[in-house]
Amino acid sequence: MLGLTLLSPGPKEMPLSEFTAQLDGRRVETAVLRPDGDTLELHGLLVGGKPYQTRTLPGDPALTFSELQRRGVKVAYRPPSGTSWLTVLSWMLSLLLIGVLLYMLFRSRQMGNGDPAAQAFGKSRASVVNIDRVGVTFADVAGCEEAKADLQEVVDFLRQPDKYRALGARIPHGLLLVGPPGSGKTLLAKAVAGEAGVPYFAISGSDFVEMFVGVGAARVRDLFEQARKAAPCIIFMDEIDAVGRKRGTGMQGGNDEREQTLNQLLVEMDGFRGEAAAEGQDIIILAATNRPDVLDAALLRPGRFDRQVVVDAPDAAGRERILRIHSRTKPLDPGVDLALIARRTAGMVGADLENLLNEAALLAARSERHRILMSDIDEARDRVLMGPERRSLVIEEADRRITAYHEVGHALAAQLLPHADKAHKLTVVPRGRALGAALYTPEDRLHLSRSAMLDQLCVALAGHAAEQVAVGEVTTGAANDFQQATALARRMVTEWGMSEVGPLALAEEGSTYLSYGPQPSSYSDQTAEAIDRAVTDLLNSQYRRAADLLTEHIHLLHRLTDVLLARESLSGEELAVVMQGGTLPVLGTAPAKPPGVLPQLKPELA
Ligand SMILES: Nc1ncnc2c1ncn2[C@@H]1O[C@H](COP(=O)(O)OP(=O)(O)OP(=O)(O)O)[C@@H](O)[C@H]1O
Ligand SMILES: [Zn+2]
Repeated sequence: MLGLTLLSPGPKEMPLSEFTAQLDGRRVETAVLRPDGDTLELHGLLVGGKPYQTRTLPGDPALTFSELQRRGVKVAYRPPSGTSWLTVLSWMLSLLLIGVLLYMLFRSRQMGNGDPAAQAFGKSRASVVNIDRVGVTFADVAGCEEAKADLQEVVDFLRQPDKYRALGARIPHGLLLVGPPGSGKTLLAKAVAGEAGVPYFAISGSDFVEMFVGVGAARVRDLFEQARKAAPCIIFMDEIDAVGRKRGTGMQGGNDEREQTLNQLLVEMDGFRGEAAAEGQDIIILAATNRPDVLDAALLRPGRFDRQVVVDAPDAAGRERILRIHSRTKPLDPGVDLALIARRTAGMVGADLENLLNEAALLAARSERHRILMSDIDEARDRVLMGPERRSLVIEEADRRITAYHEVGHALAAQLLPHADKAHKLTVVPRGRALGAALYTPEDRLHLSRSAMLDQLCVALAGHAAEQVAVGEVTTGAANDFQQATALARRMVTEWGMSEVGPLALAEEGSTYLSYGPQPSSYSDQTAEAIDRAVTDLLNSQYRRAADLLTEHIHLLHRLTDVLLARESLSGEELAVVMQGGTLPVLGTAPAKPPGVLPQLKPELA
């Protein structure tokens, strides 16, 4: 017998539609009176022994508390059902079985054409297609001017097709947008539709690739059917490489589905050349990828995706224009210098920059300000790149000191070497996984010279060298520096002919996302050895150069490190002041600077 306590909520003659029960510390969820009328079955969960009010006692509304007691009803407890792992397992097994059965069903009908089941499947996903009259125009896209110029022609064709037809011109129906993630390929496709004022259908390659053979092909058919009805229009296919990979490569087996989908796509695209084009059904397909090198050659034939539009990561001027676009709706403080931010965000693409400004807006809101300051954007960039500050992290003084030497080593080398990008910020406030950081403002150059790259290698290795020179001990803090330096040195040797190995293109196939034409895919063992030797030589000699440079300027290394430790962070200007022997105003006594403006420190202060 279980120790059940029934606690009546009111008079004992009240109907037992509600009662409080406590059962050996278990919470009673529901109570059911067995049909035989003499056992009260309680279902419940374990809870800390608190009285618990159940809602109903189903079955007999006339049943009262005292009636229960009078009858001498026995109480049985049942643990809650449906939560035991056995139940879960049996559920999963039956689901799996259904899945396998369905799969076999579709497989047996895999030639799919006209198969009603597969077609219904294909149709049901037509909702992944968005048709809208898009509000996006070319004015919303920046930093990829050539791509915009290329696509302007498409817009023009959609606007006045007859002008082109009269001249017998064949307009490309398939264009491949090639570029790194987040560079604005989707945005450009929308802008083309927006500029031309035509509907826009979007689908991702991965939506086509399903487990069931025949479904992807059915979806392609359905998509083009819809598009034909809406023509003139734009179809945008993101991640085309998900369907368009070279046939007969990739994983073994399970490729039927992808191949059928790809074939269907080719069939649909070929349809454009014949009657469809004559009927004035103008459909332009823009497909996006960052791996054009893996695409099946059949996709790239004339009449299909025979034009590539490169949407590259933006340069500094492009980044500035993108920042302007995305700050249109954000109140910026007059002190915000978008050109400077653009220079300090090398490597970021449009999506990153949008995110950066959004983070800055959030920071401003958090400080209850109505304008975004330069410092918000600087902080946002540091956060995006390295994670939020971790001031609460307790760091031993010795660790802080060696971190400071490391960062000062980078910055000092950068300052001393003629072709290196200068540091604009040094910090020993830990962020994300880093204990400190040195941030550089890169010059925008179209070509990097060999001397500039050697200086860059030297700066990258100077952090580790500074630890060695100043402390005589090294830490694990340089792992990332080594990775970057090694990657750069390797490219110098294998891509840019900047070593004794010679003027050869030795990069591995597909090492860059923009690779046209065949690439040398293999070389001899001797060449491999020569490459390794050349890379090692470059790194070793630049490491020695960094160590020599820092030894020569050891007094500066110590001095800057002391200042950095005292102030936690240093700007590029402050760094220059200290390097020229000047002193910085004591913290807290500096004249209040206008918000958002970098400290006005003049080098001639000394
Ligand atoms: N060149 C740009 N100009 C203005 N905004 C941009 C640009 N590139 C990206 N953005 C912003 O970033 C967002 C995401 O970019 P988008 O989806 O177009 O990139 P994508 O190249 O298609 O990326 P993915 O390859 O990951 O699909 C855009 O909605 C836009 O707000
Ligand atoms: Zn470093």
